[in-house]
Amino acid sequence: MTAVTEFPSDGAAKQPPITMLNPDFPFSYDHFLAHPAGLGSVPEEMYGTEVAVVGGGVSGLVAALELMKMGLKPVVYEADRIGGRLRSESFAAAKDVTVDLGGMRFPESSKALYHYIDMVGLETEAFPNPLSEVTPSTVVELGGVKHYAETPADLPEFFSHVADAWRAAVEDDAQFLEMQTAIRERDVPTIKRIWNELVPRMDEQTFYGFIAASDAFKKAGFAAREAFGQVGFGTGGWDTDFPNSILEILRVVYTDADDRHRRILGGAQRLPEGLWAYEPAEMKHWPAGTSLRSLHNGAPAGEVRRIRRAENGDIEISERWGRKATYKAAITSCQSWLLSTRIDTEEALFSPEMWMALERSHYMQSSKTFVMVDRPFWKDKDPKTGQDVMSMTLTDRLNRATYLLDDGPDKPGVILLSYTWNDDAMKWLSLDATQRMELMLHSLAQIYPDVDIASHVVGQPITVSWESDPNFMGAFKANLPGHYRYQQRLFTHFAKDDLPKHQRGIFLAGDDISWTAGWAEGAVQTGLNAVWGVMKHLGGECSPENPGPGELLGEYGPISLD
Ligand SMILES: Cc1cc2nc3c(=O)[nH]c(=O)nc-3n(C[C@H](O)[C@H](O)[C@H](O)COP(=O)(O)OP(=O)(O)OC[C@H]3O[C@@H](n4cnc5c(N)ncnc54)[C@H](O)[C@@H]3O)c2cc1C
Repeated sequence: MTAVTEFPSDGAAKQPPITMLNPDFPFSYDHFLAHPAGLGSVPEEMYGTEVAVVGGGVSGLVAALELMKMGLKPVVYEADRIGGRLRSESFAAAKDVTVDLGGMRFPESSKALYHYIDMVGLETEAFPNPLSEVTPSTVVELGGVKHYAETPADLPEFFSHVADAWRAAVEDDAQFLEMQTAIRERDVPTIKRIWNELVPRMDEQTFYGFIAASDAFKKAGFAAREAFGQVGFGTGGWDTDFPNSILEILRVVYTDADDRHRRILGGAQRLPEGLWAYEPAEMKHWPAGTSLRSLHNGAPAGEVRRIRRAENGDIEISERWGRKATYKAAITSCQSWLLSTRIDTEEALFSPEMWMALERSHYMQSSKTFVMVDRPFWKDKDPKTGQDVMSMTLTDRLNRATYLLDDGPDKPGVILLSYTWNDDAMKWLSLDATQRMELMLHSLAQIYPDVDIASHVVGQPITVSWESDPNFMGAFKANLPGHYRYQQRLFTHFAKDDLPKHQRGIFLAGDDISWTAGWAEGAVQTGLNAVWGVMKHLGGECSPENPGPGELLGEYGPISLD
């Protein structure tokens, strides 16, 4: 370990930190990872056994790395590039200026994720979210009215009423403070008591329905609900999530997933690349200096097109260009939809209930458009007002959110002109990068009429719409009302020991399977679950001093509504 991410004090320093101790399964993945007994072991005769890992994103790579440390031989298949949704791009004119097209800001509560960020020695710094301490200024522009704020107190009182209404809604109807205290204290019985009572009551409720039904927002009126949708909390507006299950939102706010974010210097893709190249100091079977990269001679196996049960009972994986191989166990970490849409997966490998869960998955769409600018000009002061000439911006115009990113006054800056979700993202889908940029600059010109943003732009814009990429088909999963049962089946599949023989040996992992899809922490956690599943399948076990996720799932895992 070369560095340990130092988190600044949050004023609650005397209390234990909030972690992503998810209420559905409050298993301390960070403690599990830090325990000197390790994650478990397989019998020596299994050393060198190949295990297929479909997908070279963070989940697949965490799984592959931990399997390698146990002495197994992971074979990573990747359709595109190492990194998956932790994808960074450079501007052609300045290769060291990078942007993050997928995950870009990582909550401090993501303790298992930071275990790996620290392990590969990456540096991080606070991310400039709206109104955060490191954000020089924020502009909220709604209905054509612009408000400039350097701290939340600079906004009109109306906005603090909106924030109070949200705090009251989650406190009155979802025991927010008691749950956060229980998460800080890792008080599993309290977490489960609160959550197990909420799940059946809230599973069929939308986020919007929750807000509209709350006394606090009823009193505050429609204008407050509307402004809450536009301005939201933490990262900004959340109204594109209004149709999603309120359980999804509660998980995010209980675990501070939308708060206190950090970015990885040099780009988020450095994490999966770091895992790929990492040479663990302690490993079973493999000589010092072995890494995933060296085990693969520098490149992963290719795109998977078919998964079936081989005649000898193993799992057979066929690549796009024809190569076939069989494995005693396989992990799939790609978006689970791809198992039916892009990969010819033998139906008998999963039960009909599992297929229903896989296929009912609901994905968020998401689009981002970045430009590089000559310098962080937004920090110039307007001589008339003394304010920053441009600010991190939340607006009800098409752009929705504009973020300003810089690496110091003497380097080019980056503007994330627009970061959108769902309907807002779909509005950009058919436009190319230049058309998007022109429309976005037009919107910003209405908000900042005296600033010639375009004159600072250097080179070409970089844009992404995750829903149009065939290896993803969406940004990430977000459960709709009534989807809890599906999610519970997907998450717990790794530990099922009563599956019929023809459904064994294949393990799901990745963001989709997690309770906090859209946060890389969940991708890491489910990767670790799959490692546990493979280890048990191959006759291995955890040390009794460090029981794994599968051992504790029965005790305090997600309740079943089936
Ligand atoms: C727009 C966006 C914003 C996000 N913001 C944040 C954030 O701010 N903070 C945060 O913590 N998280 C964020 N996330 C979520 C985070 O990026 C994911 O949780 C994480 O990267 C998912 O990792 P994964 O390994 O589960 O899946 P992936 O990264 O999707 O990896 C799966 C891999 O499988 C590959 N694959 C697909 N099909 C095949 C095939 N047939 N054969 C072989 N390989 C295949 C894909 O190419 C991909 O590399 C964001 C995601 C998106 C899209």
